[in-house]
Amino acid sequence: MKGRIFVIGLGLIGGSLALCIKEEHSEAVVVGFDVNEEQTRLAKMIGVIDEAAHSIEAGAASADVIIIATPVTVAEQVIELLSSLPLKEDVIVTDTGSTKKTITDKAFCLAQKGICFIGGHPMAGSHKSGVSAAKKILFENAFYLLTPNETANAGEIETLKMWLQGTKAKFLTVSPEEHDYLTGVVSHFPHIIAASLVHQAASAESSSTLIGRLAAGGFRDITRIASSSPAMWRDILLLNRPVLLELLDEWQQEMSKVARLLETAAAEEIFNYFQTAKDYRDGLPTKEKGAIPAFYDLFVDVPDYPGVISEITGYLAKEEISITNIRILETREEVYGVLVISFQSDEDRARAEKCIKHYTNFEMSIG
Ligand SMILES: NC(=O)c1ccc[n+]([C@@H]2O[C@H](COP(=O)([O-])OP(=O)(O)OC[C@H]3O[C@@H](n4cnc5c(N)ncnc54)[C@H](O)[C@@H]3O)[C@@H](O)[C@H]2O)c1
Ligand SMILES: O=C(O)C(=O)C[C@]1(C(=O)O)C=C[C@@H](O)C=C1
Repeated sequence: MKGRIFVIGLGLIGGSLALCIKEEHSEAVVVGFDVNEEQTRLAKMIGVIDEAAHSIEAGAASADVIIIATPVTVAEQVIELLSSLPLKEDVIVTDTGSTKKTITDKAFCLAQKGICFIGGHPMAGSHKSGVSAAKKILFENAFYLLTPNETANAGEIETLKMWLQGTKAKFLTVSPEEHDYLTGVVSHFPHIIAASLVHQAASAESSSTLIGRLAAGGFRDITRIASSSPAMWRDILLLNRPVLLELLDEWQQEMSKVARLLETAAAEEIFNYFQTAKDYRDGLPTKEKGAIPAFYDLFVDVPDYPGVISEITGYLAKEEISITNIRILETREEVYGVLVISFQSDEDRARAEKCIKHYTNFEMSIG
């Protein structure tokens, strides 16, 4: 498709969307603006955008699609600014914010001027920020939630989806309220819990310095997202307060229930608590990205002998399968360790599984 796409906020998400659009629509011109000049310069240098705009006003005037990929609180200010600018008559404005209710409410100022706004949220990401972390496969197989306002018509929604086709994401239209509840449960609230677990470990460290050294395996898995941008998560929490307060209340009740099971040493109920959680977790789709899992992990049971890791990476290198991360889950006295190898796509993981099976008899699972 031909047209000018203006991306405001050239970080992980804005940068990744720009790459997807450039890949799918070679005739389009992707223009970018970031308040951080260094990000804009880098985006242009590494080919994430075709042109840099020196201001929002300059980039917006000739745009066919405007994508706001700034922090959520800034997105509201940008919407306000856009509503005061002369824009193309049939421009489509969208955003990528992790919260939707207050942003879509704000966008009524655009609707009043006859400007189409379609709220958007690609439900995949990473704990990394900035344009240098942008990649075009970030949203593959992920859900891309859309919250169009009442004035957006079906044709405009289809046009936006066509522009975003290169994300290879699955589009789903929901109301802003439903969006904030769903993402509150599967994304925002887990980030609060991850941060709280890290705080608990950090304060326990004052009584034993061994804590930090032993905090491996499971602790690292469940707290990876605590390494995300604090500014981004501050803003998300501020814009989804009612939902998160309700979820915190439910969580506290849940923890009181666990405390009662422990106090009464209710073995069977404790077993059931873990069993029902395991059943639900094991039943979650593994092919879909979204809240869980964020990466394509392959778990390989490896015997503990020197050189076993380089042996496996050697097999993968031989078949030109690139890996994004590799780590060992701590095993202490057990003879076998678990090597966790992360890949960029499901396809790479499947190729790796086949390759390792060909050269070894190591047991593997995809978690
Ligand atoms: N990181 C994720 O996992 C993820 C996933 C989906 C959606 N989101 C949402 O997408 C948005 C962007 O997140 P990100 O991870 O790309 O963050 P990021 O920090 O990587 O990028 C945000 C960019 O916006 C720029 N910016 C800030 N104020 C600006 C302004 N006034 N004008 C222009 N640029 C401005 C920043 O300089 C930065 O480069 C957020 O609203 C976030 O909630 C994030
Ligand atoms: O994988 C991660 O690091 C993420 O936290 C990604 C994640 C999520 O919670 O799933 C974070 C926020 C976004 O709004 C969407 C995706």
